[in-house]
Amino acid sequence: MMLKIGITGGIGSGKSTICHFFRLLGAPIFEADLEAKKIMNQSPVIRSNMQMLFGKDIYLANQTIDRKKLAGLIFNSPPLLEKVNSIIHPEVRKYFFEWCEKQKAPYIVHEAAILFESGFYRMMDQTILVTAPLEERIKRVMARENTNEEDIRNRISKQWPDEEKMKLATYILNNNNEELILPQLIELDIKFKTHG
Ligand SMILES: CC(C)(COP(=O)(O)OP(=O)(O)OC[C@H]1O[C@@H](n2cnc3c(N)ncnc32)[C@H](O)[C@@H]1O)[C@@H](O)C(=O)NCCC(=O)NCCS
Ligand SMILES: Nc1ncnc2c1ncn2[C@@H]1O[C@H](COP(=O)(O)OP(=O)(O)OP(=O)(O)O)[C@@H](O)[C@H]1O
Repeated sequence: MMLKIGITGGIGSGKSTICHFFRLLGAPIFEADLEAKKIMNQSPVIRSNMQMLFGKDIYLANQTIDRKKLAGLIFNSPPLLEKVNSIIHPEVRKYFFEWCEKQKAPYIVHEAAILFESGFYRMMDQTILVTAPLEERIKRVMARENTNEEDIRNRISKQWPDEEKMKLATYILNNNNEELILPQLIELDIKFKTHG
C-alpha cells in the first residue's frame, strides 16, 4: 500500500521548501495549488463555470485565468471564495487519485495550502503541518514576491489559525530557524518508507 502524506502550512510557512527536500529523498510530490491552476486553465467544465460566475474576461487573451483579478475578487468575498473552491476542488480531487495510480513509490506527498480547510486531509494517511511565526512568514512572502503586507494578512485571515490545524496534524514541523529541519525530514522519510 502506498502511503499518502499531506503537507500543509499557511502562506510563507515554508511547505514548498520542505517538499523540495522530500522530492530529493525520492518522494513524488502532488502540488495541489499548482495543479488547481493548471486545471482551471485546461478543464472546459471549470472554464464555463468560472465564466458564468465572473464573466468572460476572467480568462486572458492567451486563455489562462486572470490570477490577479481572481485573487482580488475571491480574497475579498468569502461567498465567492467558497463558490470557486466548490468548482475547483472536486476536479483536483479526481485528478489526484488518477495521479496516485501512476506513482510507484512507498509514499507520495500531497502539498496544499488549505489541506485542512478543504477537507482534503481526510484522503491522507498522515499529515504534516509546517509552522513559522506570523511576522516571519509575512517577511518571507514580501521578500519572495511583489506584494504588500495588507494582502498577505488578508489571505492569512482566510485560512485557519495554526492552533486549529495542530489539532488535526499527525506531525508538526517548526520551520522557525531555531530547529534543524533536515534531520527531522530524514527521520520521517525512513518512517514513511517502512510504512510507519
Ligand atoms: C486566486 C488564485 C488564482 C491566486 O493565485 P496566486 O498565484 O496569486 O496565489 P497562489 O495560488 O500561489 O496562492 C498563494 C497562497 O494563497 C493562499 N490561497 C490560495 N487559494 C486559497 C484558497 N482557496 N483559500 C485560502 N487561501 C488560499 C495560500 O496560502 C496560497 O499558498 C489562486 O490562489 C487560486 O486559484 N485559488 C483558488 C483555488 C484553490 O483553492 N487553490 C488551492 C487549493 S487546491
Ligand atoms: N527556514 C527558512 N528561513 C528563511 N527563509 C525561508 C525558510 N523556509 C522558507 N523560506 C523562504 O520563505 C519563502 C516562503 O517559503 P515557501 O515558498 O516554501 O512557503 P509556502 O508555505 O510554500 O508558501 P505559499 O503558501 O505562499 O506557497 C520562500 O521564498 C522560501 O525560500
